[in-house]
Amino acid sequence: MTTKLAIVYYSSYGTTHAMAQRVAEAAEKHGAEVRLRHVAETAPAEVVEGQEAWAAHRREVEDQPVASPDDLDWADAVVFGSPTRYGHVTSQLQAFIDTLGPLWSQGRLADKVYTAFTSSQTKHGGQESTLLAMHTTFAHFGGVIVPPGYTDQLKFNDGNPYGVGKVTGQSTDLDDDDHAALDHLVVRALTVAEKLAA
Ligand SMILES: Cc1cc2nc3c(=O)[nH]c(=O)nc-3n(C[C@H](O)[C@H](O)[C@H](O)COP(=O)(O)O)c2cc1C
Repeated sequence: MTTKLAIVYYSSYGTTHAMAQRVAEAAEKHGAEVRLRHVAETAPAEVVEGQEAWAAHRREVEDQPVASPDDLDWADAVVFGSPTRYGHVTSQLQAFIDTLGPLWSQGRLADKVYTAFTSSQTKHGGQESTLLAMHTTFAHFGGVIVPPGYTDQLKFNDGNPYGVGKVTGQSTDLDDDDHAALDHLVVRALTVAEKLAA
Protein backbone atom coordinates (compact mmCIF):
# COMPACT_ATOMS: atom_id res chain seq x y z
CA MET A 1 0.00 0.00 0.00
CA THR A 2 1.29 3.46 -0.89
CA THR A 3 1.38 5.79 2.12
CA LYS A 4 -0.42 9.09 1.59
CA LEU A 5 1.44 12.06 3.06
CA ALA A 6 0.09 15.60 3.50
CA ILE A 7 2.66 18.34 4.11
CA VAL A 8 0.86 21.42 5.42
CA TYR A 9 2.97 24.49 6.05
CA TYR A 10 3.15 28.27 6.18
CA SER A 11 6.09 30.44 5.12
CA SER A 12 6.46 34.21 4.89
CA TYR A 13 9.95 34.50 3.44
CA GLY A 14 10.58 31.06 1.93
CA THR A 15 12.67 29.15 4.47
CA THR A 16 9.86 26.91 5.69
CA HIS A 17 8.70 26.58 2.08
CA ALA A 18 12.14 25.22 1.11
CA MET A 19 11.99 22.80 4.06
CA ALA A 20 8.53 21.62 2.95
CA GLN A 21 9.79 21.06 -0.59
CA ARG A 22 12.70 19.00 0.69
CA VAL A 23 10.34 16.90 2.83
CA ALA A 24 8.15 16.31 -0.24
CA GLU A 25 11.14 15.24 -2.36
CA ALA A 26 12.37 12.82 0.30
CA ALA A 27 8.88 11.36 0.78
CA GLU A 28 8.39 10.83 -2.94
CA LYS A 29 11.82 9.21 -3.17
CA HIS A 30 10.70 6.87 -0.36
CA GLY A 31 7.60 5.93 -2.40
CA ALA A 32 4.87 8.00 -0.74
CA GLU A 33 2.04 9.80 -2.52
CA VAL A 34 2.45 13.43 -1.48
CA ARG A 35 0.23 16.47 -1.21
CA LEU A 36 2.37 19.57 -0.61
CA ARG A 37 0.06 22.36 0.57
CA HIS A 38 0.70 25.85 1.91
CA VAL A 39 -1.97 27.43 4.08
CA ALA A 40 -3.72 30.63 3.12
CA GLU A 41 -2.13 33.98 3.93
CA THR A 42 -4.13 35.85 6.57
CA ALA A 43 -1.90 38.92 7.07
CA PRO A 44 -3.32 42.15 5.65
CA ALA A 45 -2.20 42.86 2.07
CA GLU A 46 -0.57 46.14 3.07
CA VAL A 47 1.62 44.31 5.60
CA VAL A 48 2.69 41.69 3.05
CA GLU A 49 3.27 44.26 0.31
CA GLY A 50 5.27 46.37 2.77
CA GLN A 51 8.08 43.78 2.81
CA GLU A 52 9.47 42.82 -0.57
CA ALA A 53 10.74 39.40 0.56
CA TRP A 54 7.29 38.53 1.92
CA ALA A 55 5.48 39.83 -1.17
CA ALA A 56 7.92 37.96 -3.45
CA HIS A 57 7.22 34.68 -1.66
CA ARG A 58 3.45 35.18 -1.97
CA ARG A 59 3.92 35.64 -5.73
CA GLU A 60 6.05 32.47 -5.84
CA VAL A 61 3.33 30.28 -4.29
CA GLU A 62 0.20 31.94 -5.65
CA ASP A 63 -0.34 29.20 -8.25
CA GLN A 64 0.40 26.36 -5.85
CA PRO A 65 -2.39 24.48 -4.06
CA VAL A 66 -3.71 25.78 -0.74
CA ALA A 67 -4.35 23.35 2.11
CA SER A 68 -7.88 22.21 2.83
CA PRO A 69 -9.22 19.96 5.59
CA ASP A 70 -9.69 17.24 2.96
CA ASP A 71 -5.90 16.96 2.67
CA LEU A 72 -5.73 15.74 6.27
CA ASP A 73 -8.77 13.49 5.84
CA TRP A 74 -7.03 11.91 2.84
CA ALA A 75 -3.63 11.41 4.49
CA ASP A 76 -2.17 8.49 6.42
CA ALA A 77 0.66 10.71 7.68
CA VAL A 78 0.85 14.46 8.14
CA VAL A 79 3.77 16.87 8.49
CA PHE A 80 3.14 20.40 9.74
CA GLY A 81 5.68 23.17 9.09
CA SER A 82 5.62 26.63 10.61
CA PRO A 83 8.14 29.39 11.19
CA THR A 84 8.61 30.29 14.85
CA ARG A 85 6.74 33.48 15.76
CA TYR A 86 7.49 34.79 19.24
CA GLY A 87 8.24 31.21 20.25
CA HIS A 88 5.01 29.91 18.80
CA VAL A 89 3.19 28.63 15.72
CA THR A 90 2.25 31.23 13.10
CA SER A 91 -1.31 32.54 13.19
CA GLN A 92 -1.63 31.50 9.52
CA LEU A 93 -1.08 27.81 10.31
CA GLN A 94 -3.19 28.14 13.45
CA ALA A 95 -6.04 29.62 11.37
CA PHE A 96 -5.94 26.51 9.19
CA ILE A 97 -5.87 24.26 12.26
CA ASP A 98 -8.96 26.09 13.52
CA THR A 99 -10.89 24.93 10.43
CA LEU A 100 -10.39 21.28 11.39
CA GLY A 101 -13.11 21.14 14.07
CA PRO A 102 -15.61 19.15 11.97
CA LEU A 103 -13.02 16.48 11.10
CA TRP A 104 -11.80 16.40 14.70
CA SER A 105 -15.33 15.97 16.07
CA GLN A 106 -15.83 12.95 13.81
CA GLY A 107 -12.55 11.40 14.96
CA ARG A 108 -11.18 11.62 11.42
CA LEU A 109 -7.89 13.19 12.43
CA ALA A 110 -7.09 10.33 14.83
CA ASP A 111 -4.81 7.34 14.28
CA LYS A 112 -2.66 9.08 11.68
CA VAL A 113 1.06 9.73 12.04
CA TYR A 114 2.06 13.34 12.73
CA THR A 115 5.39 15.11 12.86
CA ALA A 116 6.59 18.71 12.49
CA PHE A 117 9.35 21.12 11.49
CA THR A 118 10.04 24.79 12.07
CA SER A 119 12.49 27.57 11.30
CA SER A 120 13.62 30.49 13.43
CA GLN A 121 16.23 33.18 13.14
CA THR A 122 18.02 32.30 16.37
CA LYS A 123 19.17 29.10 18.01
CA HIS A 124 17.29 29.56 21.27
CA GLY A 125 14.46 31.55 19.70
CA GLY A 126 11.68 29.09 20.47
CA GLN A 127 11.94 26.18 18.07
CA GLU A 128 11.23 23.64 20.80
CA SER A 129 8.17 25.51 22.08
CA THR A 130 6.86 25.83 18.51
CA LEU A 131 7.33 22.13 17.81
CA LEU A 132 5.79 21.15 21.14
CA ALA A 133 2.81 23.44 20.43
CA MET A 134 2.22 21.47 17.25
CA HIS A 135 2.56 18.24 19.25
CA THR A 136 -0.15 19.54 21.60
CA THR A 137 -2.47 19.94 18.61
CA PHE A 138 -1.59 16.43 17.40
CA ALA A 139 -2.47 15.05 20.83
CA HIS A 140 -5.90 16.67 20.59
CA PHE A 141 -6.37 15.01 17.21
CA GLY A 142 -5.62 11.61 18.75
CA GLY A 143 -2.65 11.41 16.42
CA VAL A 144 0.38 9.16 16.63
CA ILE A 145 3.16 11.70 17.25
CA VAL A 146 6.45 10.59 15.73
CA PRO A 147 9.33 12.80 16.87
CA PRO A 148 12.76 12.06 15.44
CA GLY A 149 14.37 11.68 18.85
CA TYR A 150 18.04 10.78 18.58
CA THR A 151 17.22 7.71 16.52
CA ASP A 152 20.04 8.37 14.07
CA GLN A 153 23.54 9.69 14.55
CA LEU A 154 22.68 12.67 12.33
CA LYS A 155 20.36 14.02 15.02
CA PHE A 156 23.42 14.91 17.04
CA ASN A 157 24.23 17.43 14.29
CA ASP A 158 20.94 19.35 14.33
CA GLY A 159 20.36 18.50 17.99
CA ASN A 160 16.57 18.62 17.93
CA PRO A 161 14.70 15.50 19.09
CA TYR A 162 11.26 17.16 18.84
CA GLY A 163 11.24 17.67 15.08
CA VAL A 164 13.48 19.55 12.68
CA GLY A 165 14.42 23.17 13.21
CA LYS A 166 16.35 25.35 10.78
CA VAL A 167 18.24 28.21 12.42
CA THR A 168 18.49 30.79 9.67
CA GLY A 169 20.84 33.35 11.21
CA GLN A 170 21.76 35.50 8.23
CA SER A 171 21.39 32.68 5.68
CA THR A 172 18.09 31.04 4.87
CA ASP A 173 19.71 28.46 2.57
CA LEU A 174 19.34 24.86 3.70
CA ASP A 175 22.63 23.04 4.23
CA ASP A 176 23.51 19.33 4.19
CA ASP A 177 22.64 18.90 7.88
CA ASP A 178 19.20 20.46 7.29
CA HIS A 179 18.59 18.17 4.32
CA ALA A 180 19.68 15.10 6.27
CA ALA A 181 17.48 15.98 9.26
CA LEU A 182 14.41 16.66 7.08
CA ASP A 183 14.91 13.44 5.09
CA HIS A 184 15.26 11.48 8.33
CA LEU A 185 12.14 13.12 9.83
CA VAL A 186 9.85 12.19 6.98
CA VAL A 187 11.25 8.74 6.26
CA ARG A 188 10.86 7.88 9.94
CA ALA A 189 7.25 9.14 9.96
CA LEU A 190 6.46 7.16 6.80
CA THR A 191 8.11 4.02 8.19
CA VAL A 192 5.95 4.20 11.33
CA ALA A 193 2.84 4.83 9.18
CA GLU A 194 3.72 1.74 7.11
CA LYS A 195 4.04 -0.36 10.29
CA LEU A 196 0.67 0.90 11.54
CA ALA A 197 -0.96 -0.05 8.25
CA ALA A 198 0.62 -3.53 8.12
C1 LIG B 1 6.63 38.41 13.66
C2 LIG B 1 7.85 37.55 13.71
C3 LIG B 1 8.17 36.88 14.87
C4 LIG B 1 9.31 36.10 14.93
N1 LIG B 1 9.61 35.45 16.09
C5 LIG B 1 10.77 34.76 16.18
C6 LIG B 1 11.14 34.12 17.39
O1 LIG B 1 10.40 34.07 18.37
N2 LIG B 1 12.36 33.51 17.45
C7 LIG B 1 13.23 33.50 16.39
O2 LIG B 1 14.33 32.98 16.50
N3 LIG B 1 12.86 34.04 15.20
C8 LIG B 1 11.67 34.67 15.08
N4 LIG B 1 11.30 35.23 13.90
C9 LIG B 1 12.12 34.95 12.70
C10 LIG B 1 11.51 33.81 11.87
O3 LIG B 1 11.14 32.70 12.67
C11 LIG B 1 12.49 33.31 10.83
O4 LIG B 1 12.86 34.37 10.00
C12 LIG B 1 11.90 32.14 10.02
O5 LIG B 1 12.95 31.39 9.46
C13 LIG B 1 11.01 32.63 8.89
O6 LIG B 1 10.54 31.53 8.16
P1 LIG B 1 10.03 31.76 6.67
O7 LIG B 1 11.22 32.19 5.84
O8 LIG B 1 9.48 30.44 6.26
O9 LIG B 1 8.96 32.79 6.73
C14 LIG B 1 10.16 35.99 13.80
C15 LIG B 1 9.81 36.66 12.62
C16 LIG B 1 8.67 37.43 12.57
C17 LIG B 1 8.33 38.14 11.29
